[in-house]
Amino acid sequence: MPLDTTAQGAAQIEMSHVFKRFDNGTLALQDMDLTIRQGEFVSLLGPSGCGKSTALRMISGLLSPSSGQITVNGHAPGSAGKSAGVQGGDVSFVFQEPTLMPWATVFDNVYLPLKLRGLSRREAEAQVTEALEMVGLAKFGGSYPRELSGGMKMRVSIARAMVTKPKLLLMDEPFAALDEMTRFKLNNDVLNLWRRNGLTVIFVTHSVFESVYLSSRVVVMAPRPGRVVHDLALPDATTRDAHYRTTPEYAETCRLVSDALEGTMDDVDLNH
Ligand SMILES: Nc1ncnc2c1ncn2[C@@H]1O[C@H](COP(=O)(O)OP(=O)(O)OP(=O)(O)O)[C@@H](O)[C@H]1O
Repeated sequence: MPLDTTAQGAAQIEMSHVFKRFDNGTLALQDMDLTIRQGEFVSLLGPSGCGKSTALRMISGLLSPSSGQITVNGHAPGSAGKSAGVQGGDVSFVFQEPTLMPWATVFDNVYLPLKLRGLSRREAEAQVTEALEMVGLAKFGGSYPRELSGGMKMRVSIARAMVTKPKLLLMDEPFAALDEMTRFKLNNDVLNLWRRNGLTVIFVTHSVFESVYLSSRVVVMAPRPGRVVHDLALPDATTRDAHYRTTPEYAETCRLVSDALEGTMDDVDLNH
């Protein structure tokens, strides 16, 4: 499948000859080149230890490369709004754990990034309400995290990421800890957010099925050292719905991506 980037927007993220070696000597990423254009939904797919999270953390500015260049919207990663923690201005990050403040209501959890930017509760109210509506939690603003299911907590975490209206959403295995039905539901929520808000999404996952369902492009990575081995453009992602999972096209694309992934497993030892 040739990668057709002509229909996409401007380059938003550029990684050029990026290497990351940790202090203990592990070469987590070797010579990674990646260009992501505005509006793409890109999954980073690969076995444990292939450097998916490392790549995402470098794009967010949480980690620096050992060598090579990364730019996000033409600037060094994380250079805008770094004080906002997980919410870096134009860029938001959703982790595997929802990381909510247990003592604060859902409203206050979602308000946090705006509070850190100096907005009063009153000034932030409309934006927080809109973000909660986006994820179907408008009625739960007064609830506490302990009163919510795992899927609802993750939706709060997504609302918190969306409240700053980011242009780029980075998601590190956000649904790995959830049951399959909740995961399917949240996959649809994320697809809808992506379509409606003109976002760019980079989504880290181990799951072939999830990557094919969500993405306009799947970047397959291999470990030791972590590197990109395939870059696959997928059929139109803008019209997918739950029915897509039952189509022959979905099955065929999963098979293609699975074959690409299997090639990376040849020398993986499972004690990793
Ligand atoms: N802070 C660190 N110090 C040393 N080594 C690290 C550190 N973080 C990650 N590594 C190593 O770098 C490699 C890539 O790790 P990374 O977490 O990016 O992989 P991954 O593909 O996201 O894995 P997983 O799917 O298991 O989360 C691994 O070998 C890991 O052990």
